[in-house]
Amino acid sequence: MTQPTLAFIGAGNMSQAIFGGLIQQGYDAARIWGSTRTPEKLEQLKARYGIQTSTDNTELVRQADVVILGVKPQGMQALLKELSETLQQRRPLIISVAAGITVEALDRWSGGGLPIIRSMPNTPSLVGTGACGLFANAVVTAEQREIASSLFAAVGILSWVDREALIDAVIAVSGSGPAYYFMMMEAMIAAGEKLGLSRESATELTLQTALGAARMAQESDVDAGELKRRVMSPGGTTEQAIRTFEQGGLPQLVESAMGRCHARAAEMAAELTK
Ligand SMILES: NC(=O)C1=CN([C@@H]2O[C@H](COP(=O)(O)OP(=O)(O)OC[C@H]3O[C@@H](n4cnc5c(N)ncnc54)[C@H](O)[C@@H]3O)[C@@H](O)[C@H]2O)C=CC1
Ligand SMILES: O=C(O)[C@@H]1CCC=N1
Repeated sequence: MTQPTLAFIGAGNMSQAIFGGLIQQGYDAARIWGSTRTPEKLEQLKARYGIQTSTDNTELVRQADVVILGVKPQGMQALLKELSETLQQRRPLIISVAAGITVEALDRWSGGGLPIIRSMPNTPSLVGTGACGLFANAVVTAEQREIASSLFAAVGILSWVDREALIDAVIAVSGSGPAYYFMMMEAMIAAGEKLGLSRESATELTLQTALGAARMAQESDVDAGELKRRVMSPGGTTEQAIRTFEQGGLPQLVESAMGRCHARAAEMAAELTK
C-alpha cells in the first residue's frame, strides 16, 4: 500500500514525537508535511527530519490524505475556521491529538460531515514506545480506521475506545502519564545524589531501573503488585521504602492526581467547545 501523505498542522512536541517515530520506522519523510507559526522552526524541522514544510496550513491540507491537528486545544477553533473550506473540498481523514476537544466540536468547526478521529497519543511515540487511545466518529470508514491504526502501531501500541468519554481516562493514564514517570525519575535522581552518588551515576541507575521494571512488568505473567513483593525481602530494605511510600499516601495521591487530570479534560471541553 502506498503510504498516505500526512499533514501535521502544528508541528510541536506531540506531532514531532509521532512523525519522528514514523520516520525512524521507515516512513517516507517526503510524504510528511509539517506547519508551525514560525518559519525558523520549520527550517529546523526540515533539517532534522527531512519533512516538507510550510507556514500555509491550507497548502498542507491540499496535499494531505490524513490531516493531524497538533495545535494546542485553545487554538483549535480558530485553526478549523481557517481550514474548514479547504477541508470540505479535500475531505481528508482528520486526526486530532488535542486534549479536551470533542469530536462534536471538531465536526462543527470543520463544517460538518468529515471523517474525524480523536486520538490521545503520548510523547514516547518518538522512540517507538507510544501508547495511544483512539475514538472515531461515524463517518470514518473501516479503511480509514486501518490507516490510523497502522500509523499509531508504527510508533507504539494503540487501543480503540467505543465511548468518547474514555479518551479522558486515556489522557489520565497514558497521555499525561509519561510526565508522572519523569517526575519519579527526577525525584529518584535527586535522592540518589543526596545519598552520595554522582549525578551521572544516579541518572544512569535510575533510568535503567525504570526501563527494566517496565520491561519486566510487560513480559511477566504476574502483575505489578506481585513483582513489587518479589523485590521486598521480609525485614529488608525495600520494605522500608515501600512502607514509607504507603504511609505518605502514594496510591491515594496517584488516584487523586489522575482524577484531577481526568476532570481537567472535561473542564477544558466545557470551556473550549461551547
Ligand atoms: N505534549 C504531550 O505530551 C501531548 C500533547 N497532546 C496534545 O497535543 C497538542 C499539542 O501539544 P504540544 O505538541 O505539547 O504543543 P506545542 O506547543 O509543542 O506544539 C504546538 C505547535 O502548534 C503550532 N501552532 C499553533 N497554532 C498554529 C497554527 N494556527 N498553524 C500552524 N501551527 C500552529 C505552534 O507553533 C507549535 O509548534 C495539544 O492539543 C495537546 O493536548 C496530546 C498528547 C500528549
Ligand atoms: O498536558 C496536556 O494537556 C497534554 C495532554 C496530554 C499530555 N499533555
